Amino acid sequence: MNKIFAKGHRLRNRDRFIPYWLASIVGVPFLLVFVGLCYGLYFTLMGQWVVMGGIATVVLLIFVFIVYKLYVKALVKIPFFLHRYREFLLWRFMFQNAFYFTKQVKSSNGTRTKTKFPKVYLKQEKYALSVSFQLEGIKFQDRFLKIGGELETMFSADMMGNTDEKAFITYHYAIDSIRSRISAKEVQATIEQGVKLSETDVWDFVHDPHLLVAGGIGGGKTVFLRSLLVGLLRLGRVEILDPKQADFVSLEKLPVLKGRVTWETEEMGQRLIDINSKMDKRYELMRQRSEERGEEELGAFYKYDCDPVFVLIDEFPSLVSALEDLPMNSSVNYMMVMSALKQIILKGRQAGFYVIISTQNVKADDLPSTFKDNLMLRITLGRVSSFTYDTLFGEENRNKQFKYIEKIGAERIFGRGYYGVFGRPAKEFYAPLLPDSKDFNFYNDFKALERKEEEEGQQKVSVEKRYKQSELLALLSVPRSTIKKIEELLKDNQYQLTGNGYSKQELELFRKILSQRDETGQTLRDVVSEIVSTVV
Ligand SMILES: Nc1ncnc2c1ncn2[C@@H]1O[C@H](COP(=O)(O)OP(=O)(O)OP(=O)(O)O)[C@@H](O)[C@H]1O
Repeated sequence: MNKIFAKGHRLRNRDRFIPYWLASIVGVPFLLVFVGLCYGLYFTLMGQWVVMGGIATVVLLIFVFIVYKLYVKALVKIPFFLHRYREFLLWRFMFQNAFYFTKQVKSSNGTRTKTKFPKVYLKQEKYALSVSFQLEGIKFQDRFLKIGGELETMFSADMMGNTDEKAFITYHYAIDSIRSRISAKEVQATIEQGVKLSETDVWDFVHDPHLLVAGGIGGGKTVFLRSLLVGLLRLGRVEILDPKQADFVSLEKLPVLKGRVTWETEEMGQRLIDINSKMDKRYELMRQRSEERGEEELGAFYKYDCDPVFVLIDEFPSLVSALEDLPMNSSVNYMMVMSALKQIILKGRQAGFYVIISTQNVKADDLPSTFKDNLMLRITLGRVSSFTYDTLFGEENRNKQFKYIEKIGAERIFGRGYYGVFGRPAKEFYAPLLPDSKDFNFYNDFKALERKEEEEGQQKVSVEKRYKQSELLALLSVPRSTIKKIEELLKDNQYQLTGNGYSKQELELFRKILSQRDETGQTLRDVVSEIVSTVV
């Protein structure tokens, strides 16, 4: 059953009637009321045909107007109507582009032309739709291989790629981003899943480290960055650099951010240098913990009980120009600071150090290319220049139509833009919605949060060293068969080894057994049974 519906609705020529029957669904109740009304009028105004005709015409016009308005609203608001209407749009597109075959068929009144469409399927889900086109050498095959962009415009959707299956090509689209919008209160961050930015968009910072946000004036950058903090402050440590001394300075008073918001140029520079050294220290700590566990390879920060650290730099170009203007005798200089930031960006992923850079429009020399190539998630908000779109979303999205939408109906839209991971298709994005100020305010939300301390201040988790079998063999200088024999004897004597390597205590037990055997000349069986009876 699932297989039959896997590709979705199959396009048929009868889809041309969809608007008519959708309109009928809305219109029939009104029609019934109208008929009832005429019936009533007929009996009450018997013979006064002009009055009756006048009333009926006015009522009819009002009903037609109401039906039209309800129909248009239903197409936007009711998923059933919207889905059917998209099926009609696809039919119209195929029809107008003459993507159909015709056949003469015999009928009772001679011959008639029958229209038949190739196999085309439309599958609609809550936030995604896909359209599959038959290939198999049919005459439209070449067009179908390039049709994705046209459908993107037609469905007001964002093409997210295509898949080739046997005999079909399927285009995938993201739709209805506005419906996936969440409230700023709902932004959550976890290491496993990332930061939830909407029902469909999650910043998986562990795999796509660092974030670049570009926004036009009043586009909603500050609200977005503060919404991010709702999740980030609960998960890890956050350091904020606010060179414009604008939107984040006041947060310094909060316990969770005390001493972690800087705005003086030298202090900001020094902070980045310090963060870079803290990252190096963390690598040392991780290596030490990794060695204690006998791991062959160093894992990611979260395996060693470390919290992520997020470094938020608001209005990055302001920081750069302030650093460039520092006098010669300053304690830091542009080169030192940029090199520290570069290190954090390049090496931060494994250690759990992530940079969030915000800027207005990106200009040619705003961002060094090392930064651009390594800030994996990019988001724009509000009105930005085409150069900004090009820089952020790159070659992959060169043909995409980026739009600025100021209003939907009479409602002004805030926090709308685009979202894309480097090298992948960008899509429309709605930043978390700022809740009503009576309900929620960032300052109060952050006020109650627990402060995450640095690992130097945390109690080190002691990890017991475990020995691999090869290490055990080398330390005891015995063959594998001897160890195996001892293990069997221990088992016979109900002594349980912990497994997954050997603990220090187990190493000592093996050592004791072997030395007693060598000293007394007893068999292993006797030694093991004697020692186990004293240990247990
Ligand atoms: N996500 C949102 N939800 C609801 N309203 C928003 C949202 N984002 C922005 N706004 C509205 O737009 C106003 C301006 O937003 P914001 O201060 O975030 O813009 P900005 O991009 O930081 O501007 P600037 O660059 O000038 O500082 C906010 O005060 C708020 O009223």
